[in-house]
Amino acid sequence: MCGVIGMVANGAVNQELYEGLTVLQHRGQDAAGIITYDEGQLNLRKSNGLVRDVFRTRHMLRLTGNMGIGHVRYPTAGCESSAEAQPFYVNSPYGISLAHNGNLTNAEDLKEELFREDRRHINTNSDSEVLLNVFAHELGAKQKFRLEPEDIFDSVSAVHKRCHGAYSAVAMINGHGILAFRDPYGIRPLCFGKRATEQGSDYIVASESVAMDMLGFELIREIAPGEAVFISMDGECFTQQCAESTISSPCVFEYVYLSRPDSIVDGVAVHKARLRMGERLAAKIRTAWPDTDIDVIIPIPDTSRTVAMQLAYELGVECREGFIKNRYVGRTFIMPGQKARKKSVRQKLNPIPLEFEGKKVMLVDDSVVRGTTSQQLVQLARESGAQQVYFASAAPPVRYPNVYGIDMPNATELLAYDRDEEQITAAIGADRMVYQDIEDLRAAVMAGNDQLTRLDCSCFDGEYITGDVSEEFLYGLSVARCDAAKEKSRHEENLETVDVHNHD
Ligand SMILES: O=P(O)(O)OC[C@H]1O[C@H](OP(=O)(O)OP(=O)(O)O)[C@H](O)[C@@H]1O
Ligand SMILES: NC(=O)CC[C@H](N)C(=O)O
Ligand SMILES: [Mg+2]
Repeated sequence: MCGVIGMVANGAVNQELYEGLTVLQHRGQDAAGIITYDEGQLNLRKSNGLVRDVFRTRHMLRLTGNMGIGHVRYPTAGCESSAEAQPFYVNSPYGISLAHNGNLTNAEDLKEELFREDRRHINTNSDSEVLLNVFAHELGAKQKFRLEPEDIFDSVSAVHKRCHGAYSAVAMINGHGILAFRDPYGIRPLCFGKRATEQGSDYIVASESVAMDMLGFELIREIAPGEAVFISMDGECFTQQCAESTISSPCVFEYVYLSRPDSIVDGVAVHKARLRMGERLAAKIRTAWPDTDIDVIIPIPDTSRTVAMQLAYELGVECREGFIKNRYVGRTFIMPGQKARKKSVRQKLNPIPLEFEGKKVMLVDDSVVRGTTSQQLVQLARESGAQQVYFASAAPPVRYPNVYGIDMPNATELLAYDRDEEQITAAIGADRMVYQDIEDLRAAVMAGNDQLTRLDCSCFDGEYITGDVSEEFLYGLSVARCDAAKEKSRHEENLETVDVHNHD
C-alpha cells in the first residue's frame, strides 16, 4: 500500500506534489520520489526515507515543470534499496515514468516474458518496473509518433490482459500527459480531482482523497476498477473503461487500517466505516458477553481511536487515552523488519498508569496482525496496574498472507496462524479477547456505498479474487519475503544504490 500522486497544472507542480506526498506518508515510509516534466526534460529525485528527508531545497528547485508524478513506498516486492524507490522511468517509447500501488501476482513470469519476447531488460526485482515495461511495450507497439487517448487506453487494456494482481498506477508520458489506471478488481484505491484556475483547469490523481482536500482540489470521483483516466498536457481529461469485465473488490484493510480516516475510499468515508466497526463490535460484546465488567476502554493509538470511541459510546463505558503516542515515530506495522517493529512499539507508546491502576481495562486495536503491538501493550497495561486486561480487535483474525500490496507474505508470521481464539488470547497475555466477525466488518464498510457488492478480504478468509494465487505461489512468496530472508538481504544489499537519472 504505497501512495501515488500525479498532477497536470497551469503552474509549477513540485511544491504541491511534495505536500500531497506528505499527506499520503502513512501509506509508505520507506522511500519517496517525484519526477517532473519540463519542456522535454525530466527531473527526478527519489531516495529512501520520509518525504521531509528525501527532498531538500536543492532538489525542489530542480523539480521544475507543470506536470509530474510522485510516490511514497512501502515495499511488498523486491528489496528496500533506493534503486527500487519510485517513480520508475523507461526511455522508450516517448519516455515514460510510473508510480505503482499494489502488487503483481505474475511478476516473475512477466519478467521472463518481457526479456524473451519483448526484448526488455528489467534491472530490479520490483514488480512495478515490470508493470511499467509491459505498459511501455504495449504503447510502443502502436508505432505512433503522436499518441491519441485511444492508443493509450488500448495499451491499458493490453496491460489488463498481461498483468495480474493489484495495481493502481499513475504514469507520465513525456510530451503527452498523465495516465492513471486501476486493475479490473480495483483492489487498491485511486481517485481524481479538478481545480479551476484563471488559466484553466488543474487536474490531480491520488491514492486517497485527502490529498485533494489538502491541495484545494475537488474530488471528481474514484477511478473505477479497470478504468483509465488520461489528462493531456493541455489540460483535457479523458476517461475510458479498459477492462473486458470487472469485479469491484476494494481491499477491506484500507478501511481497517491503511487509509486515513479523513479520506473517502471507493465512495465510503473511512471515518464512518470505522465508527460502524465500533458499533458492530459493541453489538457482539453485548450478546457474547452480557455481564461485561469493563471499567474503561483504552484505544491503541493511532488508528483504533475512531473504533474505540464508538465502541465505548455504544457500551456506555468511558473511553480514555491511556497510551500516549510519540508523534515523531511513524507507523510500526509498515516498518521493514520485525526487530524494528518490536522496538518501535515501545518507543512509540507510553502508558499513563493512572488510567490503568486497579481497573478492568479493554484495549482496542483496529487489527492484530503479527501481534507485535498487542503483546507488548497488554503487558504494559498490567505493569501499569490494570486488574484485568481485555482486548478487542475491530478486524477478524488475520490468518492468510496478503498478495495485493500489504507486506504480510508469510502466514506463519501471523499471530493467528494455527491458533484458535483461546490460544491467541493466551499468546497476547490477555484475560479475554473479542474479534470482530468477518460479516460485521464487511457490513460496516459496505453500508457506506450500496454499489459495493464485494470486498477483498483475503487476509481474513484466504479467498484471492484474481484466481491465480496457488499454494505454490504462496510458498514461494513466504520463502522469498519472510522476515529472515529480508533481514539477510538487508545486510547484503547496498542501500545507497543510485539510479542513473537520480539527482543526488
Ligand atoms: O499486530 P501487529 O503486527 O502489531 O499489527 C497491528 C498494529 O499495527 C498497526 O499500528 P501502526 O503502529 O502501524 O499504526 P497506527 O499508529 O496508525 O495505529 C495497527 O494499527 C495495529 O496497531
Ligand atoms: N505497497 C505497495 O503498493 C508496493 C508497490 C510495489 N509492489 C513495491 O514493492 O514497490
Ligand atoms: Mg496501530
